[in-house]
Amino acid sequence: MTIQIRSVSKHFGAFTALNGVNLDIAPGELVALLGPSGCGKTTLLRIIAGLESADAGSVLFDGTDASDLHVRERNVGFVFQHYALFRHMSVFENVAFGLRVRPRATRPSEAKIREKVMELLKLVQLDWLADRFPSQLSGGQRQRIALARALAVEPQVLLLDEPFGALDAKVRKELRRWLRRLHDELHVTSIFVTHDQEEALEVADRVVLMNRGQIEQIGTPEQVWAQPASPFVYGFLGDVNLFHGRVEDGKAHLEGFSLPADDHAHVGSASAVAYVRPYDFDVALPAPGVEGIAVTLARSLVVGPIARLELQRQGDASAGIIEAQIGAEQFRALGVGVGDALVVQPREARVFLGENI
Ligand SMILES: Nc1ncnc2c1ncn2[C@@H]1O[C@H](COP(=O)(O)OP(=O)(O)OP(=O)(O)O)[C@@H](O)[C@H]1O
Repeated sequence: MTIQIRSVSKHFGAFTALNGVNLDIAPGELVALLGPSGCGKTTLLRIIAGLESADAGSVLFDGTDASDLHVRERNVGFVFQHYALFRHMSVFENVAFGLRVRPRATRPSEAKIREKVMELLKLVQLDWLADRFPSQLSGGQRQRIALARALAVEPQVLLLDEPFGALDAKVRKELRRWLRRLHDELHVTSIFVTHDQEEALEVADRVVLMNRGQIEQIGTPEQVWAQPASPFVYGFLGDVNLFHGRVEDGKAHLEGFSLPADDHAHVGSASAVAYVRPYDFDVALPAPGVEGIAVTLARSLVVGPIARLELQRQGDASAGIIEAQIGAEQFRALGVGVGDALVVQPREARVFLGENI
């Protein structure tokens, strides 16, 4: 099933929740809608599902406008953050529900229902829990049952809204790997909403970054990570340090350092910002010939093989902290403690011109 979203807009009173969203999803793709709280992810998912209608634009399923199709006619399966299992029904009955409520003409026989439910429970690796009730399951198990229930009606599209949002970090991690494997087996066109960048990058074929009701970038996890299209995307995908300055004749002059700005080689003069990831700094002891930003070590935290450093610029107590990350071995070799002087030099920076800021 292909899904095409064409110029979809949605307002709640004077508030614009979605503003001209366009998105094409290929059959069998697993796409993540990623963005901060309130950016419109859930609203877009609900419009695709038919739970909400758009003010303008359309949603096409396999090329046919689905805007007027009722949610029941869209053949979509849902999994939401908060477990929506029926508490008074066993796991088996929860999964069987969608099949049992079908009109008599299309309802499978009892034997067929049993076969299908057990097959799905095996797929989510919980067939041994068929007779339990939802209250007797862990949070992760409940979400897997919710997924089995959504799949029971053989949806053409699977929509997941923060499916693992309520679970602890370790279970989340296990479940997202599991979801990826399951998707590789079933190939149901799937869209899942998350505000967790790690989750999106790890699970999805493509990531759609949303901000204030608009799409900022669409790309594979590698693309959005390596070539963020805007300062928003750069900042949203991981920790960054921000430096202000100017681009002059293809070179960026920032607070305390300069570097080539190859993307803006044609620019004569413009204000700019540069983003530097914590692991893209060289950190050294001050010495003649060592170039970079003079800083003082404000705090260090060594976790396994990595040392995270908080660095205060010298001579400017009001300037923000620079966060750098180097190998723990290298940090120990520097032999510095809090209050000692260091020099940091960005190896790599992403420069955006003023009009994008
Ligand atoms: N029924 C509604 N009435 C009024 N405003 C709404 C309604 N539904 C959503 N909104 C607003 O629209 C914006 C987008 O909401 P949406 O739920 O799509 O965001 P989201 O990106 O999914 O956020 P979150 O990650 O917090 O769930 C929010 O500012 C929200 O307050």
